[in-house]
Amino acid sequence: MVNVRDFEGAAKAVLDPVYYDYFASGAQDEVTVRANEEAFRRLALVPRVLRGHKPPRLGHTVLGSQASMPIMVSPTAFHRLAHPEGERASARAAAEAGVIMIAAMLATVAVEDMAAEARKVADDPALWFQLYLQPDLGFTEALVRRAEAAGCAALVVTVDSPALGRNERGDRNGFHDLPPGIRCENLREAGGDVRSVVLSPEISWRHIDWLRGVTALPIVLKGVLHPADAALALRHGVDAILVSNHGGRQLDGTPAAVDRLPVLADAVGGEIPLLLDGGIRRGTDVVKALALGASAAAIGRPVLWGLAADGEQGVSRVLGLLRTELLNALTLCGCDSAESVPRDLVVRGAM
Ligand SMILES: Cc1cc2nc3c(=O)[nH]c(=O)nc-3n(C[C@H](O)[C@H](O)[C@H](O)COP(=O)(O)O)c2cc1C
Ligand SMILES: CCCCCCC(=O)C(=O)O
Repeated sequence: MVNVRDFEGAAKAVLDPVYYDYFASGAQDEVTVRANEEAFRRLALVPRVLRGHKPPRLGHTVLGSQASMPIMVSPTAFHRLAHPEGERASARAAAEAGVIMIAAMLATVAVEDMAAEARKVADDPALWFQLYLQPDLGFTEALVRRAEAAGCAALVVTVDSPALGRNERGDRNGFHDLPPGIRCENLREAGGDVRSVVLSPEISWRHIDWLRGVTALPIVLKGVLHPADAALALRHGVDAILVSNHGGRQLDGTPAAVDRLPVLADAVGGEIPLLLDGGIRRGTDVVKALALGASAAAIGRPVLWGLAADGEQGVSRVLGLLRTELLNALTLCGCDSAESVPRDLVVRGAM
């Protein structure tokens, strides 16, 4: 396996087809799933030459979290469907690689256990926590306290989910519940019962203000695509935006995430960092995202493919492959650092 796509093939070969479909699929016609990857192919890189620099530096810091490269792990639910160790293995692999991992609220391993696993392999792992704001604010606050106590360094609030996207592969497969023994451990209550997550259209900016008032952690909004929402995020004291269409799993027909970067970069005017996910499969994709204004790019499915193919080792291999590709791409582009990728490296419509 020499690239991320090979890992998808290996994962498909070993996964229960119902779970493969859950991971791979998107909403309805999956137009946006395809658009995310195709958009990167339509962006071309115009390298500079004779730059005379040392191998590019990949290290970077976002919201106070130090990372060995500007590739993050996006939150994805239900890792134990991919591998018995689930998020324990992914958390170790991410920490070992020195990358920021965003733990999903719907993880099948509790955030405390993910943090403990990460600390087995790194002194100061960079773990963030993803939150679906629940209408039960008491429960939401309790989750925030758990994430804080576990050492999470930022809260990533997913705002593209006022309802669940319509997943037709899931409907055809009759996949509506987790198998026995696998549960969303962050939703377990003191008595042992596990709550159901609520995705509510009533969540609003008022809830972001509320969250700002109950935690000192940086707040990242995940799933912003409209510049007016980016401007509102600034007004509401949000610390960063993760530009994302949820890997095409929520509203089908939204634009490719990377195509929204320029307009969102204009909207925030450098006041807060932009992160990006959706369709990143190559080191060159990361370079394109950085050139268009992202501080870092994040991956969702590639981690699941690595995990399914070979547990912790598989995730490590996926992260390692992307690191090698990123280093190679930056060198070939004539860049000496991942933090200084110029805008004019990317042109549109060349392919
Ligand atoms: C199987 C799966 C589960 C996901 N679960 C969540 C989740 O629980 N919370 C969330 O904010 N995003 C979730 N996402 C979206 C990812 O965080 C991310 O936005 C997306 O996967 C990026 O696209 P990529 O898979 O092409 O890298 C999920 C994505 C997948 C594929
Ligand atoms: C009501 C269950 C919601 C699962 C959503 C997980 C997710 O964000 C995704 O699959 O995408």
